Amino acid sequence: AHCPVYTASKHGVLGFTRSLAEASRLGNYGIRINALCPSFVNTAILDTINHEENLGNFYQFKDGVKNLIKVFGVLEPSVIADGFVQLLEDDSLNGAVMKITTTKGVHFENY
Ligand SMILES: NC(=O)c1ccc[n+]([C@@H]2O[C@H](COP(=O)([O-])OP(=O)(O)OC[C@H]3O[C@@H](n4cnc5c(N)ncnc54)[C@H](O)[C@@H]3O)[C@@H](O)[C@H]2O)c1
Ligand SMILES: CCCCC[C@H](O)/C=C/C=C\C/C=C\C/C=C\CCCC(=O)O
Repeated sequence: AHCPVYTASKHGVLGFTRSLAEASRLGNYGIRINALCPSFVNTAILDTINHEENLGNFYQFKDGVKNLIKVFGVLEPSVIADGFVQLLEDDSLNGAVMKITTTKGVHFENY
């Protein structure tokens, strides 16, 4: 919430996804467009939190992020892969926003 450009970019991706999905449906593009939004995942990107050169001004918030990771936990990449396969296999999904968290697992945000 305290990183406005990051937050705006995430909202932008969802708006882009949903609008493009509708354009694809109306224009018979023959492709589906969905978004997959995980919470923290066990990949190399999490280590960037320890490097001031990666975070710049946001380095001051690193302890807050570490606390969020401690509270909410970290997902294994295989869980994200399973969600991705579900998006691939379910032909009814277009413009969907799949969220994956440690507390709720795979679920969808409905607008
Ligand atoms: N890991 C998480 O906790 C998490 C959570 C939510 C969303 N995400 C998002 O998932 C995506 C993948 O992240 P990840 O966790 O797999 O990170 P990662 O650091 O493991 O992988 C990122 C990959 O992107 C590549 N890359 C970086 N810049 C590039 C460029 N300009 N052109 C081509 N490739 C480039 C890197 O070489 C690396 O292989 C990112 O957009 C990240 O923001 C990650
Ligand atoms: C320095 C770490 C870089 C990772 C950036 C990447 O976009 C990761 C984002 C991961 C989660 C989003 C951040 C905060 C959300 C906080 C908690 C998630 C709630 C999970 C739940 O409800 O169980």
